Amino acid sequence: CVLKMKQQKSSLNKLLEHLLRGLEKRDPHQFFAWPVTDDIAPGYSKIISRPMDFSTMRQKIDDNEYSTLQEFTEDFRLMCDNAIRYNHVDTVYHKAAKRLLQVGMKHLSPDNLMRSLKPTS
Ligand SMILES: COc1ccc(OC)c(-c2cc(C(C)=O)n3cccnc23)c1
Repeated sequence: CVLKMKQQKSSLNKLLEHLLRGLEKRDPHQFFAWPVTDDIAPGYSKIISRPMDFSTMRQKIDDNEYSTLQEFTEDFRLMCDNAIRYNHVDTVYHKAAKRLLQVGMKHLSPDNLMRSLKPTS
């Protein structure tokens, strides 16, 4: 029923909020905190057709737009891939995106997920 659906969504949202906070900690310079603008990245909107950043992911959690962890993970990967594609390999942004993607996919992997859900004994 709808109420059950709402409850299930809210427990998914709690999990996604927790995961998002963990991922944001790995972006100390906040390069991924906000949408990239054409002012700071010339031609960005012409090159990157599907922009993504942590603030947009947080908004999507609040608007109940994620039905599964998979959809959340896809947005995280999209955000990193955008930076890997737009920025040349020798830039801080390309390097930060590669590192963030590596660390992030480890965090979001099933066995790590179970570890973060289980209370530490
Ligand atoms: C130097 O300080 C900031 C502050 C915020 C940024 O994006 C939200 C960025 C930034 C973030 C990015 C990305 C993620 O591609 N970027 C690309 C080119 C130039 N600047 C950026 C840099």
